[in-house]
Amino acid sequence: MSDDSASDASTLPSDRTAELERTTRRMLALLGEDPDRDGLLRTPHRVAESLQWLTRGAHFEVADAVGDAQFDVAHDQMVLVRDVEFYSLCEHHMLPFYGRAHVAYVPDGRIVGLSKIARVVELYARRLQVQERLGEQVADALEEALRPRGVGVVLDAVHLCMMMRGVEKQNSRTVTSALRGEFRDDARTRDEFLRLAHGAR
Ligand SMILES: Nc1nc2c(ncn2[C@@H]2O[C@H](COP(=O)(O)OP(=O)(O)OP(=O)(O)O)[C@@H](O)[C@H]2O)c(=O)[nH]1
Ligand SMILES: [Zn+2]
Repeated sequence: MSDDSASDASTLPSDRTAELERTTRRMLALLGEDPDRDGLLRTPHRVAESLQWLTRGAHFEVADAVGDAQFDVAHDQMVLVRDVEFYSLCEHHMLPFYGRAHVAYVPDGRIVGLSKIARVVELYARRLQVQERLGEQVADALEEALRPRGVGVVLDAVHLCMMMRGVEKQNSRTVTSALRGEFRDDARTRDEFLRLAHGAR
């Protein structure tokens, strides 16, 4: 995903925008609003563009996020990128969940450009998701791209569907982890990672 494509909704498939606008207009009416009142006139268009932008990750592949930024380097210690903020949409209510990702791997002869780790998080966050799957997909993507000795992903997030509706709990955080290779099988690697990740906030 290049800088341009990551920030420019116009590069995404636009054939559904008009239909999304019509659907949003209908939704406004069903909610008892007048879609023709001044403040709502452009809302269907804004919502259509916004939703497409927020789910644009589904149109890209891991290769788009990582590109050629893989390098042969004989480093065999843990690389950890902490506090990668992410915003996603829960697939049950289409409400935001957001927080931080802590992503680590132990290379096996190949490292990746650091920003690409954040781009992989972005790729999988920008779609309808559940937190558990987001972590698993980030771990799988790095494992496939780098064939490292192991990968660890911890996500720490809040879910608006639990805060502003439903059970209405304002202070609960959800922490999930996805561990591969050494991070799953080697207690020392796992402990070091989880200690660093959980101490990050
Ligand atoms: N495991 C998991 N659950 C999630 C995630 N995001 C939202 N949920 C949950 O999905 C569940 C959907 O439950 P349902 O009973 O079908 O829906 P609901 O009646 O709106 O549930 P309430 O939120 O309890 O009012 C809720 O418990 C949400 O908290 C997520 O990322 N992971
Ligand atoms: Zn939800």
